[in-house]
Amino acid sequence: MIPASLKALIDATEGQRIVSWAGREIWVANEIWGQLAISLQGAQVLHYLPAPEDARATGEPATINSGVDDPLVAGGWLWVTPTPQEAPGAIRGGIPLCWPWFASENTADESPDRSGPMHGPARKANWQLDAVDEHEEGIEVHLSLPERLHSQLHPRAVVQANAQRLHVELITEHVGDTPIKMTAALHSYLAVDDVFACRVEGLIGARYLDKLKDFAESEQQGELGVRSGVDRIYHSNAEVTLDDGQRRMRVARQNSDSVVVWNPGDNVHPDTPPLTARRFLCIESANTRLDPVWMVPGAQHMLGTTLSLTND
Ligand SMILES: O=P(O)(O)OC[C@H]1O[C@@H](O)[C@H](O)[C@@H](O)[C@@H]1O
Repeated sequence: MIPASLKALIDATEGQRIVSWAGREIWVANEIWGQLAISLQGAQVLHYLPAPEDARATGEPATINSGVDDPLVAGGWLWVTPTPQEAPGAIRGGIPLCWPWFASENTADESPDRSGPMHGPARKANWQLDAVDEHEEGIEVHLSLPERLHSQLHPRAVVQANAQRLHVELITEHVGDTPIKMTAALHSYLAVDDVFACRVEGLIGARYLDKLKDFAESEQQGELGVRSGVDRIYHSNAEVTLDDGQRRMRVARQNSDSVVVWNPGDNVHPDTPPLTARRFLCIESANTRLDPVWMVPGAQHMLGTTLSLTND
């Protein structure tokens, strides 16, 4: 579910190209296996639609009138706001990379007072496209940061897509000489029919911190039914399944013992038309205060997520 203006650019692409959208450079692919779009600002996947299109996306994509000039079109597994902030603000939607810290858990921040930006600086930075490896069934895209955002940690991203799944890796290398405590997240905005009819399966018995209750700790009883705004960090490495009544999406995570489930409910941000906020649920593969990563000199850490559909 992405803005009609972005979808039109992708649909008009044969093969791959870089387009300009919302003041950013977006790498897009429209191939036999499906569609993929990645903003070079943030190395942020904005769109993934495998071919053949899933049942909901057959025929003309449905249009959701969000009350703004640029409506959202259904089809695709990710949600992107139709009213993004101007660059260098971050684009809300797709899969932002939160690095080298999640939220304000900025233990890796090098400023004396650890006052760095929410979710770290990587999502606003301009990344570069290093390589695109094509094969018959799909594609693998490599991106890195030309500028240094941290004196000792260096990130790169790998995005793999084919007709069955989307896989994103955020790889951090420690190139310095002192240990650093890092957190991070792949902040996936998953497109849903109605967030308040969603069920997230796989978390029964997991402990979680409820950010809406001042980080109070609880245990998940039964499957999680989202019926209002939610902002929780679950301490779990389990694969979860998002059921929005229309499709079931499996969210697998690699090297992540924290899964963040977030939707703002009525507390929407200025860059999100209120009605459109009901069309996403964030399920984030993360390393948070519950499972920070101690990076030692020479170490490499890969945080990953894999999205696929399931009938189970
Ligand atoms: O508005 P931002 O900076 O993109 O953050 C969005 C949300 O991101 C989630 O990961 C956090 O758990 C929320 O607390 C936060 O509100």
